[in-house]
Amino acid sequence: MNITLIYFSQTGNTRRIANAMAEVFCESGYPARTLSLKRASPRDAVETDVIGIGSPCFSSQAPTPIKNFLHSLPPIPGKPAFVFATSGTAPGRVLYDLSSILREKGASVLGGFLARGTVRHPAPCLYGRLPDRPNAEDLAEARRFAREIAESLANGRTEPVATSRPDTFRLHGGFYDFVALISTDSALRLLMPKPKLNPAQCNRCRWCEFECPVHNIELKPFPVIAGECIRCYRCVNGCPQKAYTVDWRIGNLIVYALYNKTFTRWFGT
Ligand SMILES: Cc1cc2nc3c(=O)[nH]c(=O)nc-3n(C[C@H](O)[C@H](O)[C@H](O)COP(=O)(O)O)c2cc1C
Repeated sequence: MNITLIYFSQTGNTRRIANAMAEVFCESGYPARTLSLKRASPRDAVETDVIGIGSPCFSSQAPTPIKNFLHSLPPIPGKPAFVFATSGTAPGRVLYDLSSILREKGASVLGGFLARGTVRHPAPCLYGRLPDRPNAEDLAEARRFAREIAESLANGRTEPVATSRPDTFRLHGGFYDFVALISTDSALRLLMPKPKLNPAQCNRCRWCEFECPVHNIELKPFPVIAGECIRCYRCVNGCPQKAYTVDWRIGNLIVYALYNKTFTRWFGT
């Protein structure tokens, strides 16, 4: 029985969790491989015996690229599956999003795992929160979860594993579920500033064109961000020339400062 862990990861946190889980599966006798969403096709999900899906949390939900991928899958009736995510302090419905689409496709979801991950959202009051996460303890918990999944597979069990987060299977109906509900891609486009290119710093290396998770950047002759930008700030965070910036509006910064200091204290999970 082979296992494929397909993950979306912009800054490496979710990839580290995927790798830790894959190691455990291999040690438990299940050939396992990790596959970045960039390189995955629906066939990878169909042809594997067991599928693991991982992603970061953006705007208290699963990011559009991974949701689009899951929606593009054909039915996978009865296929054992599990989900995992990394987030700051407001995971909202990320695990539920991943597991509910998989269940719509007929998969049998055995559980969901969540770890904290260092936040690299470029808003000054968010960047660098939760330093050094996932840490050794987070990785140990990810391994424990993977061991439980491996045991369930060995015993043919279909009920959720003991360490599965309850919010994998039901919305908790809290504040951040509401945030997720209103943070549609179009609302984010309206409310959040679009990244800006400084052509003087760009050497047209095409990094952003390749890395944009919604294929929304084209060189003409310099990179142009078209209308489908999901405000993930991948281009800002990752550009090797640091050619992208964001002009933060004062309103965004006030909301983020509250989000960071106050909202997560009151409503964070
Ligand atoms: C654009 C953006 C939006 C984010 N939104 C949230 C959020 O709503 N709640 C939260 O807990 N973390 C949020 N985060 C933090 C990420 O979920 C967290 O850093 C995650 O570990 C990143 O995983 P990765 O390194 O695999 O991309 C956000 C990060 C970015 C870049």
